Amino acid sequence: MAASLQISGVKTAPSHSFPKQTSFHCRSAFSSQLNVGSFRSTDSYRRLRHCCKSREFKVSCEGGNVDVIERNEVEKSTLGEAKNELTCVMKFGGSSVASAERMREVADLILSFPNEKPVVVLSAMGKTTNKLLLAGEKAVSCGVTKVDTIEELGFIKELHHRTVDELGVERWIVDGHLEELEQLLKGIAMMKELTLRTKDYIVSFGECMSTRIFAAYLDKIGVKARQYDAFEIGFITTDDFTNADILEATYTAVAKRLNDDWNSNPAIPIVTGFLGKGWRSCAITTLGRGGSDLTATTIGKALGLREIQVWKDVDGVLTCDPNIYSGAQPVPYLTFDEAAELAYFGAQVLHPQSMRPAREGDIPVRVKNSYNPNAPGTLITGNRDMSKAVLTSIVLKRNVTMLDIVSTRMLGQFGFLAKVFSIFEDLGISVDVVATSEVSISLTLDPSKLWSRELIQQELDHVVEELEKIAVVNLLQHRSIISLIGNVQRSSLILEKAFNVLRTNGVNVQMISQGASKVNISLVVNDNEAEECVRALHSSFFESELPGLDQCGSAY
Ligand SMILES: Nc1ncnc2c1ncn2[C@@H]1O[C@H](COP(=O)(O)OP(=O)(O)O)[C@@H](O)[C@H]1O
Ligand SMILES: N[C@@H](CC(=O)OP(=O)(O)O)C(=O)O
Repeated sequence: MAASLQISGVKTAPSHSFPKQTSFHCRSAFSSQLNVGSFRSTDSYRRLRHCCKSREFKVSCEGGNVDVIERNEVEKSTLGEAKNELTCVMKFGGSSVASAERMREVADLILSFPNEKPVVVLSAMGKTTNKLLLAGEKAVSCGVTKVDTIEELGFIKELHHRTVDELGVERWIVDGHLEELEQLLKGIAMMKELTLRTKDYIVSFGECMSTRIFAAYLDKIGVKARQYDAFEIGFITTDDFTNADILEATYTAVAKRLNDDWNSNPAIPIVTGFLGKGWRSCAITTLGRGGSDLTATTIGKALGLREIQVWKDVDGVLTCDPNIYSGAQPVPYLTFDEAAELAYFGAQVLHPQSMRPAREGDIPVRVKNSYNPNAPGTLITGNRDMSKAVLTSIVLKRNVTMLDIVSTRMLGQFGFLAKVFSIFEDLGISVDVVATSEVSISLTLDPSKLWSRELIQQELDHVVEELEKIAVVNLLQHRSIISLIGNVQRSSLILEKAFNVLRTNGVNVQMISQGASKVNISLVVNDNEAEECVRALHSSFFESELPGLDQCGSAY
């Protein structure tokens, strides 16, 4: 039976583009509502096509009109063509590929989705990145002749050899990299220095080896796979070693390379997470710790894929860090804004920048557990029903430095805030949380963002010295930011409950900021009280049976 479908919100559109922020609600003749969401600009057309494709509809945009046709109406040839496109990204973190057994399970997991044509993104095996960094640090002082005795080097060699042996693939797949790694460590030992650029080069061996092993294993079991080093296929970044940003040119370059290869000779792409190539230096860069999530979302946006899956060792994004409280519960739905805020304010589960490409491409991100694939996980999208949402998750960021800055001038002086922020801009320091009055300002400094390095005492002293030219400054260290991620429209309820808990626990909040964020209220407390506060808040918000406190809401 022919289906007539309507798209509300679209009248006519110029070929392959839609009005800004158009909402599409596709409805079939049988009235089964298909809620595709809202899309922007030219990318949107691809997204709409993908959403409909997965639900057995075809979309075309000819002569300014948008047509949605039920798939059984579509000629077979078009269907075949569409079915062959890459469909989603599946990213597996270090914990998911920590051993040969885990790699086998991950391969089975990928193959358990026969309808997917995934781009696979992998991190380094287990704790390899940490071991590589430690090996580099030890090489600085151990002397060239002692490099082969560095414990971490031995560990890395043994882990990768054991893995290839157990998977039954050839050792030469990793031997070249292991030899080069040892040479590099000898170079570091000779120079007695480890630059940020060299650190990025060292850690790149982890992802370069895990992807080669996995691709070889897939080939061995009869699944065509092709390994890619991200820095060779168009991941162009700034030259901020250890914390590089992805540049715009990446999207077209990566899409062209992966699509061209796929179209000419289909094989599952296995791409190194975390790595890029500096646009000036042409050297290997890294995207900051946990950066493989960002690699995955960048590929998702570049190819306009239907979904980005990030497979972890937890049942999704949880109501708080399970290392602080083991009773943390999975959060079923999040918006990109909530997830970004959560990651920025310290939840290790997602890379802080990783939501940006997904949001820009409007591509859903699913956080899943590779150890428990049947668990529903967390679905992150542009919108969700917030009408019942109160609190979604509690996040802790430790070891934060706070500054209380009081103007030495009188009330009514303009330009005070501008001067304060220009000092931070000049020193390249990023500010997290801010609360202001006309003559005073309290703020926290991001501990990891001073030209990509840790904020060190000497630099803090310099900030204070500069600020003291215009203000009285009080430097407060060993503070923590507790971020309450949720529906800030219900801030009175959240704050009432939170302060009740904190008062009962005798905790004094030193700063509070709701800021411009619509999803986050931040509280600053002493480091040594912070974990207990999180546990108490968790118990009050997520474990008490108050009516009307549906913390999670439902999907849009
Ligand atoms: N709110 C949170 N939700 C889920 N996991 C969290 C949260 N906060 C911290 N974590 C930690 O993040 C870990 C998963 O992130 P990560 O180690 O980067 O995964 P992967 O290496 O598999 O990509 C979990 O094992 C958990 O300990
Ligand atoms: N291996 C890198 C990149 C990464 O994203 O790892 P993971 O996915 O295991 O967090 C790191 O440890 O930072």
